[in-house]
Amino acid sequence: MVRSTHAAVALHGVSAAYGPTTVLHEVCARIPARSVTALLGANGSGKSTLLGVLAGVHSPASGTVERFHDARPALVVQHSAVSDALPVTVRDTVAMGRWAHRGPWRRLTARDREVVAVCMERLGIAGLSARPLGSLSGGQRQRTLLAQGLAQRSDLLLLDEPATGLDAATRQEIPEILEELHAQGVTVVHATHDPQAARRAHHRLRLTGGRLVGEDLSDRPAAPGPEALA
Ligand SMILES: Nc1ncnc2c1ncn2[C@@H]1O[C@H](COP(=O)(O)OP(=O)(O)OP(=O)(O)O)[C@@H](O)[C@H]1O
Repeated sequence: MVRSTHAAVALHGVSAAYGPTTVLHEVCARIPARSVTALLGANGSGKSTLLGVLAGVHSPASGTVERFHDARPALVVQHSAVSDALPVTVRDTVAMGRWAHRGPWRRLTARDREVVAVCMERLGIAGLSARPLGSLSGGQRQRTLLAQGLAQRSDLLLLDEPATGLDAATRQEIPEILEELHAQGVTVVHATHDPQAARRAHHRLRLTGGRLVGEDLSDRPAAPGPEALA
């Protein structure tokens, strides 16, 4: 793999806050285009907030975000961030991923339905498509949100701890999915506590207390097998 020298997003001295409390402090970083970036750091270090800034849903208190990607970013939040009470099925939830293309509540085209079906199949939830989201287990819900993210077909996919709550077999599939997206030219940023997932990324950003304290950009291991992760 040849790493990209282009940025998909560049952060210039970005700080972010909740009310009066600043939780990200003057972060300067480039997210390399068409690469996989892992966001690392302890609980509360600012990973989700940084993903929100990259997604454009959390406005910086100061600093600037320079964008070079084409589509609206796709943000996949943690399943615990989604209410049980939403009266939507799995298929509806994945179909929301098409709203960026179609607008909310508009009829899905045949192409939209095809993308939704492919994404549900990819995440192994086609059999759950008519189930209410609130009736699913945490792992099933996480898979549904991942399918929704994939359905957006964005060139910038932001994932907040995508493996949380997944069983071992499904967790194994996450790197494969990221690999496929990378091969398709998608820029991926994922927050993770998993050292293996971090090693498999091309680029790592480490946060401590809302500050960027480490960064490394390296070529991906040649093989995806366990020997490449040792
Ligand atoms: N909605 C909110 N209102 C106020 N403070 C918040 C809010 N969300 C997060 N915070 C605070 O912002 C800081 C950064 O939180 P953030 O969720 O970005 O960290 P994180 O690295 O993603 O954590 P985790 O690994 O637990 O998901 C923490 O101190 C957290 O308590």
